[in-house]
Amino acid sequence: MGRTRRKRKLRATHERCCNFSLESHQETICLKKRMHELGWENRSQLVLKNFASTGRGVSSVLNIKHNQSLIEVPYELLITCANALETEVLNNLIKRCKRTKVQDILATFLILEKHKGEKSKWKFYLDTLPDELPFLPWLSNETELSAFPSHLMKIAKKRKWDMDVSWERIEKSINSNWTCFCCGEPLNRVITFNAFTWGYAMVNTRAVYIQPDIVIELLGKDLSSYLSDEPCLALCPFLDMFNHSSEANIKAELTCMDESWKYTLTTLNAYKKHQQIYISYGSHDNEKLFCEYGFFLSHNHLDHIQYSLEEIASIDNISLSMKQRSFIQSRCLGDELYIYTKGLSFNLKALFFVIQKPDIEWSRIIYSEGYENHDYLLMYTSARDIVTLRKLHHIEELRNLESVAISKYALAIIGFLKHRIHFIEQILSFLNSRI
Ligand SMILES: C[S@@+](CC[C@H](N)C(=O)[O-])C[C@H]1O[C@@H](n2cnc3c(N)ncnc32)[C@H](O)[C@@H]1O
Repeated sequence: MGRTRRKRKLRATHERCCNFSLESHQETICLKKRMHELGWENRSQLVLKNFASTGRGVSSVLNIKHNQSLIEVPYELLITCANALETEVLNNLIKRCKRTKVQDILATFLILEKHKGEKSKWKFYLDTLPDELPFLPWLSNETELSAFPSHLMKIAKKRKWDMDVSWERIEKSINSNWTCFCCGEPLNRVITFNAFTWGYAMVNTRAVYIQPDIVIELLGKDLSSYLSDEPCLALCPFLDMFNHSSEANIKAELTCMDESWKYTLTTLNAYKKHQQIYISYGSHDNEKLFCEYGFFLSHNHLDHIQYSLEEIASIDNISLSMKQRSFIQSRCLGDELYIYTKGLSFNLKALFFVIQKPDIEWSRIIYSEGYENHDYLLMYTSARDIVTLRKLHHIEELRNLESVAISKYALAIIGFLKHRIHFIEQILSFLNSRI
């Protein structure tokens, strides 16, 4: 290998595993320039960087204080349903495609704008979007889906089904005579299934929530005859570069400042300059993060193992009496049954107690958490049994998946399952320490 190639290879390896600035990249320069022209003031001096731990993300050249405004993006820079419906194609499309979803409209808008290339006024933003699909489990093919762990399979099939239904609705509404105004290409060759999948995944992983009443008020038009949901999603340039942390606390809102609307993020955490600044996408456990955003966190204090009442009852062939059933039902004790690294959820403790002590008056003890030591011992022992069983299931599922794994999606799921097994082992060691 020549010296130049060796140097290049070294640089590529370095870039892959180290933090480095993206400020000199053409996409970042164009994004920031256009946003400044349209009124964005980068008061917190945010910069884009590649971080070894998360990929592209945001930091600042200044220290960021607790309760400081991080970013204020003018409303005109947001891509909402309102912008999308200004385009003739989408306007015609939603009239034929009755009661579309906001996500479908934004996804189709992204495809059309991307297709326009240089002619798109959103090019500065589109160029910052990844071309590659994120690792969303529901983008796997049918063969892989059928080898998924059963719980993930159910979620993934439902999400895939949602997207397929959305695609069918859009596909059916494209008139075969419609052509693209910029190049004359038939629109059904521009809005293809692959393009829609990309747009849909972009909106899924990057859109923010905005108050729908404000969108409707600013648009001055009711969208309810076209939309089956509320216009509560928007794509927000630069703001969609922040990565998620379960430790981050953030206030996000559309606010009117000096007579103009802005989407603002205020951080309730402090950050040192050059450190990655995180936001929160919501109080999500790892399964939710993995299914909706295609990643999971190695330390997520919101992570837990979820159970259903039926699952718990079936493990020990428990048959509940009428009295137990009606108590559980009336107090909703069949919901929110989970175990995390520090213990059992309130409802799971209560459920075990009702199962293990069928003949006493439960309410007083449950609601004062007045359990005795031997009650806890029984609960933790039952918890250990169901957690061990879940671990064995996962080991079996991992073995199955490893025998069919071919795509990057399946490999991502293998990584997720391995992490899940490790997480279960942490829970087991907690339970063992209490028994
Ligand atoms: C809103 S975007 C954030 C910016 C994104 N990293 C980028 O380069 O465009 C959301 C996506 O970022 C990635 N992401 C967000 N938080 C992450 C984290 N803590 N670790 C790894 N990836 C993360 C996931 O791929 C997710 O779908």
